[in-house]
Amino acid sequence: MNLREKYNIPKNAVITVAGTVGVGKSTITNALANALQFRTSLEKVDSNPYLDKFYSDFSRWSFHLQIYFLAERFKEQKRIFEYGGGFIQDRSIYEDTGIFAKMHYDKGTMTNVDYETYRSLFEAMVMTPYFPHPDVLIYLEGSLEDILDRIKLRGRPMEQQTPIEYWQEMHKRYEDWINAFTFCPVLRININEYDLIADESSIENVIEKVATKMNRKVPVR
Ligand SMILES: Nc1ncnc2c1ncn2[C@@H]1O[C@H](COP(=O)(O)OP(=O)(O)O)[C@@H](O)[C@H]1O
Ligand SMILES: Nc1ncnc2c1ncn2[C@H]1C[C@H](O)[C@@H](COP(=O)(O)O)O1
Repeated sequence: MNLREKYNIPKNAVITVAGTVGVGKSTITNALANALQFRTSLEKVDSNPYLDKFYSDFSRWSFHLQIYFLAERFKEQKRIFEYGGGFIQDRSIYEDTGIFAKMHYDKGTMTNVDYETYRSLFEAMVMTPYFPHPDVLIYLEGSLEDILDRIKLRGRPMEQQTPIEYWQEMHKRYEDWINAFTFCPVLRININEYDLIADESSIENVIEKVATKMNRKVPVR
């Protein structure tokens, strides 16, 4: 019996992983997909034509980047729908607007007109009754220090040259954002509660929490 069957997770479930840059979304997405035999929907960083440019000049590229991410995530959403679920998704579409676009607008690196255009597109595409929300959103949280260490460890050049204040601001905004989030059930997990690098089997504990959040019957251990 695999872990999906053991914990009674439906074959068509969609589980989304949210959290700030470097917190460990991709790592847990791959581990969950592997353990549950689900497909992944990963953020593609290397093929993103705007990301590098954006980090060198936020004001010039923030609108282009948001439109690009919106299109990419919407295409992924369609792919998930076409397969009939059974996916772990690395980052939610809600973070694009709730964290990134808003932060750049508030900080003056996205103009008012661009922000309004982006938001109206986002709302027309996403905020409709036809847009399926995930069954559970796993929110990864950790201290700013631990997250900065992970960004450093991963070593993407564009993120290394970004001032710490950017990550600090994002960290704070994530906390406020998740406290107000209501689109689907949220499972909050602190990154100190599991360590997939030292112990791959710690994913079972995460799956048990997901099952409980989804009101599935969990086996007595
Ligand atoms: N549980 C963990 N313990 C230690 N390091 C981790 C853990 N999960 C992820 N990392 C490391 O942290 C860095 C960022 O992880 P990643 O999954 O790419 O984050 P994200 O997708 O949220 O940006 C990577 O170097 C990764 O190997
Ligand atoms: N919507 C976004 N706006 C700006 N930057 C974004 C957005 N979504 C992701 N990013 C950036 C942040 C990171 O540098 C990379 C990948 O994100 P990660 O959290 O490491 O998976 O893209």
